[in-house]
Amino acid sequence: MKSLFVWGGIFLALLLTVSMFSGDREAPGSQIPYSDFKNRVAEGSVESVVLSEGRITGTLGNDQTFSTVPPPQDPQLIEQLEEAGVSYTGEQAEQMSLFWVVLINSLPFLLILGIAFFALRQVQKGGGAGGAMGFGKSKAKLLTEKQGRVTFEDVAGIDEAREELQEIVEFLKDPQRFSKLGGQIPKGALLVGSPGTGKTLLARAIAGEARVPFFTISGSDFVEMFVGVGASRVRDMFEQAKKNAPCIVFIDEIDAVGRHRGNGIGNSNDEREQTLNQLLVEMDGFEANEGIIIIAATNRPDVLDPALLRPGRFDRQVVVPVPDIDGREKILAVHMKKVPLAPDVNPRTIARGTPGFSGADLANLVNEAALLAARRNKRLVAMQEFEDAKDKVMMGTERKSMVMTEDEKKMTAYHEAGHALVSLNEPASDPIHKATIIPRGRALGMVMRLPERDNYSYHRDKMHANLAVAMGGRVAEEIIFGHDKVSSGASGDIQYATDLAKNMVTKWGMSDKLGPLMYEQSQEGYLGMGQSSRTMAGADTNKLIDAEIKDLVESGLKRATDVLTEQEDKLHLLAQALLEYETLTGDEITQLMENGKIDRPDAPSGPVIQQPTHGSSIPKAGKRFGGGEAPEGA
Ligand SMILES: Nc1ncnc2c1ncn2[C@@H]1O[C@H](COP(=O)(O)OP(=O)(O)OP(=O)(O)O)[C@@H](O)[C@H]1O
Ligand SMILES: [Zn+2]
Repeated sequence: MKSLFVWGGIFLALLLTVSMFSGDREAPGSQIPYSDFKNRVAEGSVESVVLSEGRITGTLGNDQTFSTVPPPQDPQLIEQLEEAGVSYTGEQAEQMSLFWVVLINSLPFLLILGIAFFALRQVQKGGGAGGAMGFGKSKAKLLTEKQGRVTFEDVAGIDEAREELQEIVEFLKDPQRFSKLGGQIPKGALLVGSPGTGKTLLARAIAGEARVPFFTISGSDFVEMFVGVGASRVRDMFEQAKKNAPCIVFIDEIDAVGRHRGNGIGNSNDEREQTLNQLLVEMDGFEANEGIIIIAATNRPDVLDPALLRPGRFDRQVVVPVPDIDGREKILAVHMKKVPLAPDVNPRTIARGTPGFSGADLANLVNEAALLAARRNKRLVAMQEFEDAKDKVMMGTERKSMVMTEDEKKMTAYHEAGHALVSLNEPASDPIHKATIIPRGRALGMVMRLPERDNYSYHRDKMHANLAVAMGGRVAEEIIFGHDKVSSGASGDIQYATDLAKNMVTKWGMSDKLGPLMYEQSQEGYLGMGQSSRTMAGADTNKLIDAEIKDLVESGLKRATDVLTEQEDKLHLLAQALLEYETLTGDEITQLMENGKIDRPDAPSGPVIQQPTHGSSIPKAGKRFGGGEAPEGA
């Protein structure tokens, strides 16, 4: 149970952090309306196009790309393109020959025939264990050292889990000796953790350390439509394991077979229950000193049948956590060994900027960075590549080619500047890592704040700061462009602020009027999944809760408004710098606020930014990580 709390806490922290990361400003695709396209052709801003079935893509004079959907017929198009001097290439669908038409139309039929034939053969071979490739044969894959030996060296940042499993390694190295000494030998261990945290890796490392064979199978491999097949696969798997003992059998996603029995509807469960029963029987059936260790992995221990967790089965549970900042640094180090690094690469900084990343995410990050370096014809992977790869992994690919109008860009710049400036003025806020108006994923821009360390709980002052920062974007839009011009781009900010305020009132006891009571209960809330619903609140209380939530968000709005009206000159300064540079680091923002300009070696001239007329002091301590983005375009 304790682990549930830990996971819940971690999840919550991630939620808070990650939700601030994700930009809210929604972007129009690079898709433009057909009429717009025609206008651009007429005004000569289109350079070249490719015409294909139902779609036209092309580039504009400034290298931006776009696509548009033409109407079924536009007889004037070619003429117009020629007139405007637009180069065009076409892909005309060829007339299909009759042979292909017939073949394609009969494909489904042939497919069904094939499947029926295959199934028949399998049934003839008998569903039980035995016959080569029979349905009942376990699909377990055997990995030996030929596939590469994994050791504890390859597993970083999860030392506690490693230590807990060390004993299993000792046992596998010499089962007899171990049992003579009277050691309590586990039969199975359950690794519990989110996807990508290294559960498979850890299990393989145990096998690698002990130099024993490693069988791997996924829980879903046992699940078949035909009753009895799963059970016979389980039998077969244990037979194989016994022949190869000492060895490790790794069952990934055990929840696919191990779900609580008898809470489903429909008979599709019969098969699963049989499979699970067989697994239980087999686990009871071998002696602990036979040298077989079953390691299973899941991220939903709460749904497992309690029978699986009883002594003599998976009685040992090992939590494999999402790595913290130090863990991330070590995992990065493991994977960075495989690529040539430039001297400027600082794993600590990367670790700081990747809260919530799993081991798999980090491995992916290093890989992406190496790919980027290769694409840029560099011999070494530098910090720049890691930064770009991080942004890519975190937020989807940068879309520089997206067509954003000047107005949208300006709106975005002020929106982001609003978030950033409020963040600077809230002492409890994390430091700004960077602010950008380059669109990525679905966000038009964003302000990222970096916690100095991983946060697993937040204080009230930080929550109030976050509410104000979230409102900063919308407030800035309103101050600069007026009440009627504010955009829908703040919807992500509003959602974030509302959720935060709601949790403060209904879960975290942070409303003085409502007191420290739990008004909201999560159902099946493991890892924060599942819904929550209000409990124990009568109609009056409900009204009060809603009013408190509104008050909290509005107090954030007021704090943001106060800061931004008072420091409007700084808002202009920051927004102009964003328009000029598109991305500013936290240091550059501080510099800008203090000196009114930015020193950038690669900038041709200093930015054309006027000195602020008066300077209000910006607290240097606590800043942080911020929210959102700007207005929705198009
Ligand atoms: N602690 C770690 N140290 C080093 N590398 C790691 C770590 N965790 C994950 N990785 C990297 O991520 C990859 C995927 O991890 P792995 O498959 O073990 O995760 P998992 O927890 O089994 O995920 P899933 O639940 O999705 O199966 C590994 O092959 C490894 O490259
Ligand atoms: Zn925003």
